[in-house]
Amino acid sequence: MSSTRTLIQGGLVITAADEIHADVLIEDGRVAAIAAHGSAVADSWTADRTVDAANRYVIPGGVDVHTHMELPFGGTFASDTFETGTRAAAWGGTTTIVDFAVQSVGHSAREGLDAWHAKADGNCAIDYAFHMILSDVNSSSLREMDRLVEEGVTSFKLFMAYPGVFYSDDGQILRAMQRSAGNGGLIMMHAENGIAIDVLVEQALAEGRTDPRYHGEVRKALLEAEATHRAIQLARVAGAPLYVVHVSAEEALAELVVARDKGLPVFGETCPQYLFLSTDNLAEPGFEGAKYVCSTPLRPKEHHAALWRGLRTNDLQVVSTDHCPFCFTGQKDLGRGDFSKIPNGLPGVENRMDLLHQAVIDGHITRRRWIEIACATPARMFGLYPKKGTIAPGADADIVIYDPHAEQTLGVETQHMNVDYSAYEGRSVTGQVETVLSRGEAIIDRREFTGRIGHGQYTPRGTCQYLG
Ligand SMILES: NC(=O)NCCC(=O)O
Ligand SMILES: [Zn+2]
Ligand SMILES: [Zn+2]
Repeated sequence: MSSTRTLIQGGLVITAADEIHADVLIEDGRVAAIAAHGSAVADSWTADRTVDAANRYVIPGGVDVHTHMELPFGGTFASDTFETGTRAAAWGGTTTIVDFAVQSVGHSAREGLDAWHAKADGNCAIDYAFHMILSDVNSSSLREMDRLVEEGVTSFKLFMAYPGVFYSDDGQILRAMQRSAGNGGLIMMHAENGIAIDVLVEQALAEGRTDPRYHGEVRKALLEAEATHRAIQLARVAGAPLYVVHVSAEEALAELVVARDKGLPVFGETCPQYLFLSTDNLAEPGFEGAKYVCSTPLRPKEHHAALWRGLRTNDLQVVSTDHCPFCFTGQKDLGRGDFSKIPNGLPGVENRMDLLHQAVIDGHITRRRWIEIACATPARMFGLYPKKGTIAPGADADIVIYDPHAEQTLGVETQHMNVDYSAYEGRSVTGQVETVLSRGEAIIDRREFTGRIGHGQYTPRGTCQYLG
């Protein structure tokens, strides 16, 4: 579709702030105006194309700020390329991803960023941006951070886990936080005590505890909480804000709550797998549990209620996917007989909006909170708002027509992610993406992919705009 004026008529427009039966006029890829459905203003509009959204929701495209397309991990690569992963994201109602470029040990951040641009450039179906994983914090990469912030890579992930691969020690973490306090960057922390975890891994393997479920047992909730506490104190010393990624444990969330109650600029995300899956999945018979190996790990289902509460109270602000798929056959397989060799990560970029809509139906969150945690706040947190994450005059026309009544069953047969299993196989959810516009162009049209690889544009970001 290349019309310059599109009218979305008669839907319930939901943003983080409002719900209103309204028509949305799109001109040249941006939202031009919104007016109450049936009003004289809306009725006066003409367009090249009209989309009937009666009995549908009209919501901003999802903003997924945690994906790993083609991530090298454990001797293999995440199985979604930017092409397959962004197409799947579109199917799931996500119109922007922020993926992680990787600085590897012995190399500059610039080399990592250039490599990620080369992977993504011309290959994306939706708009994209980058964070930077710093695996080698030294005087030179600290200086590079300033330049990266200026050019729109405004957030840096550090790892307290994975010694010898991505790991930074406390001194490196403190220095990077001090640098970000000065340049406006946001430190994103993978908070797990990786040194202690490696001791427990070694002991488990020596005792013959090699099955996937031991991945969850050695990566203890207390070691997530301890690292979260330490990261918060280091950020306080540095005078820097902090965003803790993939929070999975109630004990880790409690550390965020304490910090936020003190008024500290400490933020947290969780992911659908920590809300819908559990250690029961890791303990599935045979080697099936490998499908659910990710870090932080899945927790006993008793943790779910605390995470939902955190999302309601705004102690957790964002739900992203940490999409990092590895095929069961040929990739997860690498860890048969040794859980520590199972590549870490789950597929999910296509499932997030639907699972969170199901959470609305189940009463965990409201409709507006759904949009807030999946669209608006991620965009604000990472300097993309209001271009992304809302429906308002001037915003990019990244809009999803969502059928809240459609019934669907998630599974490998119907998904579009490039992976040979679904972490949500057989799960019934109510609600489905019907049509998706990216900058005004229909990329999913009544459940047909009408997008184009190469349509997705690199989107440099501003600094964190989130104050809550
Ligand atoms: N989360 C995970 O298991 N894999 C991706 C890398 C990371 O986010 O730590
Ligand atoms: Zn991580
Ligand atoms: Zn991740």
